[in-house]
Amino acid sequence: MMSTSQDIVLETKNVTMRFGGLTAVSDFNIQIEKGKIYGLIGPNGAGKTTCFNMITGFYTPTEGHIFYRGMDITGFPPYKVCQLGIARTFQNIRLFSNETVLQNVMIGGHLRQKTTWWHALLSLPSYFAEEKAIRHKALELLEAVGLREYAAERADSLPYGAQRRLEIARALATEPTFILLDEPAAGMNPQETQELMGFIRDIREQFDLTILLIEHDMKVVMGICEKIWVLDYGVTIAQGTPKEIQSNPKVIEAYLGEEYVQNA
Ligand SMILES: Nc1ncnc2c1ncn2[C@@H]1O[C@H](COP(=O)(O)OP(=O)(O)OP(=O)(O)O)[C@@H](O)[C@H]1O
Repeated sequence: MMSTSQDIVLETKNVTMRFGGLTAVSDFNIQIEKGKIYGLIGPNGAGKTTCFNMITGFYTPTEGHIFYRGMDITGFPPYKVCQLGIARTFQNIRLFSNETVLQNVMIGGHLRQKTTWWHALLSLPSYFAEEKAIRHKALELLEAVGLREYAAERADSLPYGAQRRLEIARALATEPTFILLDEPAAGMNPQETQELMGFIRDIREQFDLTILLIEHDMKVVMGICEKIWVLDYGVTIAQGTPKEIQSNPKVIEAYLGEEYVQNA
C-alpha cells in the first residue's frame, strides 16, 4: 500500500551540513513512516550522528528542510524539538551518574512540565501535583524497561546494558512519538545485544513509537530495521530493505565488506 503524507513522521529534503570546507552530510533525503524502525548505517565519519544532530536541533542544516509530521522544524532549538515529541539517546551514554535511576527518568519528565520554577517557589499546589505525576510516570517507565527495583540506586551502579535501557527510559519520559537511538548496542555483550533487539521492538509497540537508529552491529540492524539508509562520506549510497542492502554492491564495497557477505 502507498503511504500517505499522514503516515510520514519525519521527512528531510535535500539536507546538507557543511563545517567549513567539509561537507559532512550532502543532500540527505529520508521519509520515515509511522510505526516503523529505520536504520542509518555507514563507515566511521560518514555523517550519521550529524544527521541526528540536525533532526534534533543540535545543528541547523546549511541547506535543506526537515519536516516533522508535516511541520517545518528546520532550525528549531533542541528543547522545542523535544517538546514536539522527538527524543534521542547518545552514542556515549549521557546519564546523570551521581543521581538515582529514578531521578534520571524524572529529568525527562520535567522537560514536559507545564508549571515553572516560580510555581515551585510560591509552593503552588499545581507544582506539587505535577511533581507527583512525573514521579509516578517515571516509576511506571522503570517498570516497563525492567529497572523498577533499581529506582533508588545510583545510575552509575547499573551494568552497562541496563544504563542503556535507563537512557532510553529517560527519553521515553519526554513522551516522544519519534525516537532516535545512537548506537544502542555499542559496548554490549552478545546476550545484552539479543535482549536489546526484543526491547526495542517492545517499546515500539508499547509506546506507539517510530524509531530511527544508528548501529554498527549488523545483526541488530538487519534483524530489526524495516528500512535502511546507507551513508558514505555524507552521501546516501543506498536505501532499502535489509535484504536489498545486504546484496547492494556499493554497500558491500563501502561498508559491509566481502567477508560479511560470505559469513551472512
Ligand atoms: N561540529 C563539527 N565540526 C566540524 N566537523 C564535524 C562536526 N561534527 C562532525 N564533524 C565531521 O563531520 C563528519 C561526519 O561526522 P559524524 O560524527 O556525523 O559521522 P558518523 O557517521 O556519526 O561517524 P561514527 O560512526 O564514527 O560515529 C566527520 O568528518 C566529522 O569529523
